[in-house]
Amino acid sequence: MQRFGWICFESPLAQEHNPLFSLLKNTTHSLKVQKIESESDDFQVLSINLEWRKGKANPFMSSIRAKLRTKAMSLNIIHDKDGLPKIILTEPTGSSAEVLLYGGQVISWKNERREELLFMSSKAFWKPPKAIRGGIPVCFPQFGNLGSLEQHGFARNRMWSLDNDPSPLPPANNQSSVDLVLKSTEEDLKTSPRGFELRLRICLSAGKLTLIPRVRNVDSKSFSFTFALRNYLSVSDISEVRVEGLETLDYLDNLMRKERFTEQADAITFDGEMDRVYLSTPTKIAIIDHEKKRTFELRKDGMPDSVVWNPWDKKAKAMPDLGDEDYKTMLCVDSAAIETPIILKPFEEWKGRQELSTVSSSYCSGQLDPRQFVMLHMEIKRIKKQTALLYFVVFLSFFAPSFASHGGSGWPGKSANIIPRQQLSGNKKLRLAVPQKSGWFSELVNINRNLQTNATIISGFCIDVFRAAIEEFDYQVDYEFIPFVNATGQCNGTYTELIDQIFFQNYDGAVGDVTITENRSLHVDFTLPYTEVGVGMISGYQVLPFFVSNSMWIFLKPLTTDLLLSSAAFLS
Ligand SMILES: O=P(O)(O)OC[C@H]1O[C@H](O)[C@H](O)[C@@H](O)[C@@H]1O
Repeated sequence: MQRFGWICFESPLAQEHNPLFSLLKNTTHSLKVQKIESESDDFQVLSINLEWRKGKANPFMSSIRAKLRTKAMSLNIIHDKDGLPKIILTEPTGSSAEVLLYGGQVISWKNERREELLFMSSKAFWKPPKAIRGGIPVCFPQFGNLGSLEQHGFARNRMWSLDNDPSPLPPANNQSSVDLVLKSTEEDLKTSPRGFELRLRICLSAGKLTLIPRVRNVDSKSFSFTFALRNYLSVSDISEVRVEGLETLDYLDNLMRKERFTEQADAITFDGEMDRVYLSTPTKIAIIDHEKKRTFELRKDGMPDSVVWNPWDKKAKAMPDLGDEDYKTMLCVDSAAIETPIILKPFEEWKGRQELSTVSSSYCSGQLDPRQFVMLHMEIKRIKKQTALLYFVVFLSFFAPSFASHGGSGWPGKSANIIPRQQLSGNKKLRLAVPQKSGWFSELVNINRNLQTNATIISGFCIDVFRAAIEEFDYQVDYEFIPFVNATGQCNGTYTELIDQIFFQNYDGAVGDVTITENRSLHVDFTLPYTEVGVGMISGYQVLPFFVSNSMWIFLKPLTTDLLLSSAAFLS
């Protein structure tokens, strides 16, 4: 059992009423444990020889009994049913993680409600030297087949040890973190001819699992490696999952001979096998599980790439350690350093970091996820300005069907640039981009191609509102709707790119459910959201048709008692 602790003296020598105490206070001392007298889960009682020194005077020797108190519960290494040693990490809110010495692999991470957050294959092999399919395997010193070593390197099928000297990290001295180490063997020096030390700190805290990998070159020659923490995330149904943060990035497609492409989708969704190495990814990626109403947030540092992998049905069937249906409930989103291998000079060290946490699904990349909310509307004629502003901002950042047009900056309704009459009338025909929806909220904008007549029909709530608004003008406005689609009929980029196209004057405006964000409104003007002046509110998603609630009072739920009372006061 590993012990960490500090010493509280039982010897009367160390007590303040002892005349020797003041004498000893400013001494230095060295200490040698003679024997462990007794031991319990929380304490060890030790016989200690102490040598006290003060200046140049002769040392003062003392033999005392000391009680060593473990600062927190000790790390427990237990053997699981397959005989593999594992460490269980726990923390006060009740979440837990299990870490195998084999592979240095996290194999379980449960939240405070004891729900498993990591995927583990129903047919995983639990026998070395096979890798274990699930949890968080460490791919080192090679990712995939990018080298002469076995697939994903050997770290995931080696027995690691507890690292008792994790310097320069402060010692992990509680039961919610563990330091592991894997050192190169003689054998490794033959196949991958460099000496290394791979360390991994795994820390569990409320709602968060942090992994800090470090690699030290202990050789006299440079050492180069690729690396990945492969996160097998547990998801409800892969078809309901969306990954945000990788849009517009370049990726190497492992299913297309590692060819380089640029991501076109607004967010990554899954309807078939995927095996991509996204390059130079942001430090934060969101994996949104709509069905479970859970969002994983992956934050990383020192690992610029991210692999997104799901084998889908055919490959799953061909994999002996993956259940035929398992692909539906897993998704790998890795923190990785692949495109540019890490090169360490002799005795240099590399350090990475990844934090996995879960947040409520209402959150995605800083905006609310429209699929999880129903927007309600309540008219309040007079309300404190501040409160109104607060709700207004919530409303805007949620979802604001809008017309965007170029030429100004500022929040809706505050634009200094009112589109001049001559710009809207005259000879100019406004070119208005209409985004292609990928299945959601097609009630708002819908681009339909009639295959027989080849005509494109553009319809939906936003279009109707736009037409109605234009009819209100007392002069003629010519316009045409232009679908913002690519050659394959899909949306020709993200909504931000659509806004950019307006800014670059490739369109005169856009009509659609473009979310108003601060960033976008720096480039274009937005209309006010299509509501009467009032307060927009959000409430948890109901299993009811869009915009319909089963309770007329549900709109009261997001309001605090205070706000309700003050609203009532202002309304009366
Ligand atoms: O089966 P494993 O060795 O764990 O690898 C799982 C997958 O990892 C990577 O994403 C590779 O590109 C795939 O080709 C491989 O199938």
